[in-house]
Amino acid sequence: MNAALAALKRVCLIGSGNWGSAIAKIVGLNVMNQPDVFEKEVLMYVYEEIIDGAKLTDIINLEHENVKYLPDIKISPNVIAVPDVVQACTNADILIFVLPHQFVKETCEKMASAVKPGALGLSLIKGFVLTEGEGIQLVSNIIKNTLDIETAVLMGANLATEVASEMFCETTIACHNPEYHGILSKLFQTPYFRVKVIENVAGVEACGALKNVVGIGAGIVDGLGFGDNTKAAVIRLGLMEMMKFTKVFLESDDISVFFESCGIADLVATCHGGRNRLLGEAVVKSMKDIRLLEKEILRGQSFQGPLIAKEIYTYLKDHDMLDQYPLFVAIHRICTREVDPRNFIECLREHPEHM
Ligand SMILES: NC(=O)C1=CN([C@@H]2O[C@H](COP(=O)(O)OP(=O)(O)OC[C@H]3O[C@@H](n4cnc5c(N)ncnc54)[C@H](O)[C@@H]3O)[C@@H](O)[C@H]2O)C=CC1
Ligand SMILES: O=C(CO)COP(=O)(O)O
Repeated sequence: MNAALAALKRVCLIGSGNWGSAIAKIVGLNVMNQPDVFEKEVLMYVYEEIIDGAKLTDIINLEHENVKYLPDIKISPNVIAVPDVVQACTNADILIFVLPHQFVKETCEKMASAVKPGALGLSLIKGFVLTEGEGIQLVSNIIKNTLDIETAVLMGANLATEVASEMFCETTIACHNPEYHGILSKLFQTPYFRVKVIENVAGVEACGALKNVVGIGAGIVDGLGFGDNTKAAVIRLGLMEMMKFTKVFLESDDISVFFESCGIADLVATCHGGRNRLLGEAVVKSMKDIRLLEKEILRGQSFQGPLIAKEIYTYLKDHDMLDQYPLFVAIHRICTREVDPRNFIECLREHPEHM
């Protein structure tokens, strides 16, 4: 039997931002409440920073709250914040990755010699990894190949602050190996966080990454002062581009994932309440660079959408397919300030789905 299924399972968290902290609350309580399945202590890797003169790790360990990324929400005391990613992952059987995707490769490289053989990875990261000369890759493949571990994913309509406030939602876990389905449900399910486990890892992950780009489009129509009908058009055309891209990129005809929480539900949630929607609105109302807007609006959290738009754009350009994805392309060019956001409606009006 492999490490992730043997004896008591030790769980660690790699990441502690807005979503990382919300998930720490769930995982911390679930491992405490199932002492026959999980080890009680959960180490959480925190990218160290100083807040009002104190280390964020010390604040979390004293106050059991991530005061910067998820204020006013208590995390159970068995979740221990550590600034060293190698310490966090050593001896862990289940490694939960929840970092902005631009940091995943370098973080995995630091962990590579310390990860237990046979451990299970689980990525909650919504994005792709773009490597010079290699194009885009799934984050789960980066984790799997760098650490030589099986890697599952968890994606869904899961705005972190709502989950942390225990408002009901659904989520989708995907794992190739059905032997792990039971333990992953035990680790994440709560009365307010309903888990469904399926097997299409790549499909679930693609949904999670792509919807962040469409979320920016929804924000642009809000910023332009258009209404719900226009936003619905962005959601529909965005979904069509997401499905088409997934089919080409993954060489898969399985569209069933789009009807799970990771698909249409996450798309709708992000287009109404996500940080990427906020960015879309801001790029219309201000001419500031998006990195400056990120600092001003999110104060340390990050917008993943602009990076993902660039990753997709690079893929489409390399494959000579830019003209087939006008929504993705326009959103990328609006984020880089090459295109005026006021031209966005034109791209909806002339979309190939209408021809
Ligand atoms: N916030 C949300 O509502 C949800 C987010 N997600 C996804 O979860 C992933 C993580 O996002 P959040 O937890 O929201 O993060 P966040 O955007 O709140 O915070 C950024 C995090 O990055 C860390 N960081 C900064 N520089 C770093 C470095 N060089 N190396 C490592 N870490 C560094 C910061 O310490 C902080 O923890 C993303 O892929 C996001 O799309 C998924 C579902 C919901
Ligand atoms: O992924 C999310 C909700 O499921 C969060 O989306 P944002 O990053 O746009 O806030």
